[in-house]
Amino acid sequence: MTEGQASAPSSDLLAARSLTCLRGERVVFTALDFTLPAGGALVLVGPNGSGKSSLLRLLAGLSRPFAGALLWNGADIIQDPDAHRGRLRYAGHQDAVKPTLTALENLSVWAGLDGLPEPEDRSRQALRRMSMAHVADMPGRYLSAGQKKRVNLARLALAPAALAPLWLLDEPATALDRDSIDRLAALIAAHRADGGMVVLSTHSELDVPDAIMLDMAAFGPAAAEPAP
Ligand SMILES: Nc1ncnc2c1ncn2[C@@H]1O[C@H](COP(=O)(O)OP(=O)(O)OP(=O)(O)O)[C@@H](O)[C@H]1O
Repeated sequence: MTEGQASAPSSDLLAARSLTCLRGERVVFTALDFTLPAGGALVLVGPNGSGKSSLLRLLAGLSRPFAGALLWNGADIIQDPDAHRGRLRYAGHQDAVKPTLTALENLSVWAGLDGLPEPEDRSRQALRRMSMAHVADMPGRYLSAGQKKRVNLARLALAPAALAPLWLLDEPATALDRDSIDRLAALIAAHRADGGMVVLSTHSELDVPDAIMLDMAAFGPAAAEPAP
């Protein structure tokens, strides 16, 4: 367990039950089920368009399932959207780095918005964990694509797992070099060791030990059709 951090309650459990996702009136996936315990990792794989981002958006509460339910400790997440938003951290494709603020200021603002104590200190520490201390004072607009991605990922390290146990990461390894991918893997491992959970999509090499693999193609409409 990371120093100074309490473990998340061991009862934390995320589950999908008979989930159907519709986008543009077309079924993306249907009859999707999974269960993810505290400390667990779920890796979404599958071809382009199979619904990895769509599932992450449902999990983040950014859209609603057409049918079925997403449960946190047995309760539907739509019953208390604020509580659900508070417990998760979502890193999507959009880059959230403000161009006029330095890397450190970006993180400090996020830490402040999350109500975390000592936002600057914890931001410096988070930057160090993603090997970004050397660009702490650089404005966001001068950061490379990979550096911006690393600042976004450093945000995950701001809050302890007990406060924000659920990480939702949409292709987090994209644009990262080998060292950054290893650091991300270490960040995820430390979060899980503290009782946190992670759901991520990936097309690339990211080592997530003991992850549950979910092949989205198995839940697409084509999966229900008989082979020609
Ligand atoms: N805003 C939208 N309106 C309508 N359809 C959409 C919208 N966004 C995505 N889709 C469709 O939903 C399906 C699933 O898309 P999604 O982005 O979830 O797939 P993905 O598995 O994440 O793909 P990729 O591997 O390319 O990132 C696709 O067929 C896509 O065209």
